Amino acid sequence: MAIIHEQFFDSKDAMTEHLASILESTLNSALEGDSKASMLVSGGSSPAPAYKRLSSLDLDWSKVTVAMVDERWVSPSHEKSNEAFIKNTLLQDKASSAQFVTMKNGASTAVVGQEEVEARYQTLKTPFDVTILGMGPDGHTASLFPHAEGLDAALKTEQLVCAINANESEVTGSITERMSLTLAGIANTQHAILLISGEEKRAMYEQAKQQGSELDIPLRAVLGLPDLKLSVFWCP
Ligand SMILES: O=C(O)[C@H](O)[C@@H](O)[C@H](O)[C@H](O)COP(=O)(O)O
Repeated sequence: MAIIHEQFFDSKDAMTEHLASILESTLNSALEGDSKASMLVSGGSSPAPAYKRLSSLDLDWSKVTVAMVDERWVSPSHEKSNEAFIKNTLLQDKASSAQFVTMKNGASTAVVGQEEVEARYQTLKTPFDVTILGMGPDGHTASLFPHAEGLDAALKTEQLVCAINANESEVTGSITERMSLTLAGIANTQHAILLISGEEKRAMYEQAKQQGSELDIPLRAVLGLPDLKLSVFWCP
């Protein structure tokens, strides 16, 4: 089992405040002890305000590498691109000098592009200093979607990234082709932070803590990672 520390906040603002301060202290101490820091980031509405706050933080961003937890296989100019989202939120102001390692490349499909993305990710400082995860009401985290094509491989491989083709649903929308950190990639972090908002996702999180299939609820696989230091932050 992961070493889970749950914190429930009264509001999104309170969660943002706490997240921003944890990320600030994590990056500062990583840069004190080492010459570089690595932070793996997800898209989604939950972390966006903390990313914005972090962007004005006075630290040596040139020594920080920001990399994606997952990506839709769309052009970086697409409105649903997580890369664009991170550029527009986190990588502004002072944080614009951070190194940015993205997942989308020029390959025609995520499956074709996977090897090159894996090679990029192998150059990152590991274990990552911090990995920010979101989750969906279907129990997905990163792009590990229930019963997706590629999910089984993503849960078993030792590689850091894997191509995923999700089953289309209200949660995925029409863009089902993704690149994602694998379970091993998520495990390879000093500290993972899972952000959950709303009652529906809270109920799914509670369900994920019960025994059952990881293919039905991929978040279960993350909660089951031995010794993963996982903070779970929830707000209404
Ligand atoms: O890739 C996707 O389909 C979504 O971006 C998704 O993974 C999102 O990150 C989570 O559902 C958390 O979303 P919130 O941060 O908005 O709760």
